[in-house]
Amino acid sequence: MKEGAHVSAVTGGEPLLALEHIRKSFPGAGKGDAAVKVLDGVTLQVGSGEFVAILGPSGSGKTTLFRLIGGLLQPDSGAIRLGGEDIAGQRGRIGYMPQQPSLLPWRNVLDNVLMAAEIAGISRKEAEPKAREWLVRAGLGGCESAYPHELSGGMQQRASFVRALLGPQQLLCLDEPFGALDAMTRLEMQLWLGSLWQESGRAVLLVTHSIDEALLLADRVYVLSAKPATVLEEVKVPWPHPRSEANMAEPQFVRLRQQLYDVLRKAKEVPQR
Ligand SMILES: Nc1ncnc2c1ncn2[C@@H]1O[C@H](COP(=O)(O)OP(=O)(O)OP(=O)(O)O)[C@@H](O)[C@H]1O
Repeated sequence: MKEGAHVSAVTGGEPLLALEHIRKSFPGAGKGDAAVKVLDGVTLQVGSGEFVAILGPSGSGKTTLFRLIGGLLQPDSGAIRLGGEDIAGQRGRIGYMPQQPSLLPWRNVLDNVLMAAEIAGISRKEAEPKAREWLVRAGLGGCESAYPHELSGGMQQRASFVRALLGPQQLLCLDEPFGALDAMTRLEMQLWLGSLWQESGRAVLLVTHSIDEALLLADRVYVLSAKPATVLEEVKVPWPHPRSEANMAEPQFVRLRQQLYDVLRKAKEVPQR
């Protein structure tokens, strides 16, 4: 498969997640206003253990897509399958990490990360050793008893990712998880996420505004058009994992960055219907 070329989705076997021709509109704001068409036939896949990124202009419907995958919204038409099963409208089938860490301020770090297991009905006895082990891997060993306000933004996001990892879901949806961090912390966190994802064996679907973030982390990148969104481009990222800052200096990286930038610039030019 040619790097940077259009690719035809996941190769080999059934994808873990398959979105097929998803359409979604919202009612207009005022009485008599036309419906707002947000997604216009979005088709994409995520394979088991794969890291996939979605890039798109602001307001193109990326968060709406996650709300559909997470069962908070129903599509107007199209199918959402997880492991071949129709999951439209079903909650709790995916792990989710929002832009803000959303840790509960009255729970310490350990109790916060144990929440996903708690919700999934996994006993504390079973979940706690794994939680402690992942906190150490996340560089949060020694912080188990700390409360969220005692941690930096980056540390809170790490705890939030560990919480998502401790749930039983095979697919983790990350909605611009590093958008609120400064550039240095962000790069550190991206490299950290890349290595932890590899160890976890989970599939990740990441929404981001950053081309570099998508190229540094993902196996494949989808680019959405402006609303009503369709998939404009699907690009395979050629480097093996783990990746590093050095990848960003490679001519291939620079070429792919330009390619995605050009598609995104065109994406913004799509007239709004
Ligand atoms: N419940 C709703 N009712 C009406 N319109 C909505 C609703 N939810 C989202 N929208 C509209 O759908 C469009 C897409 O919103 P969404 O938040 O999914 O985009 P996004 O790509 O995640 O944006 P950003 O990149 O800025 O976070 C926006 O125009 C938004 O106003």
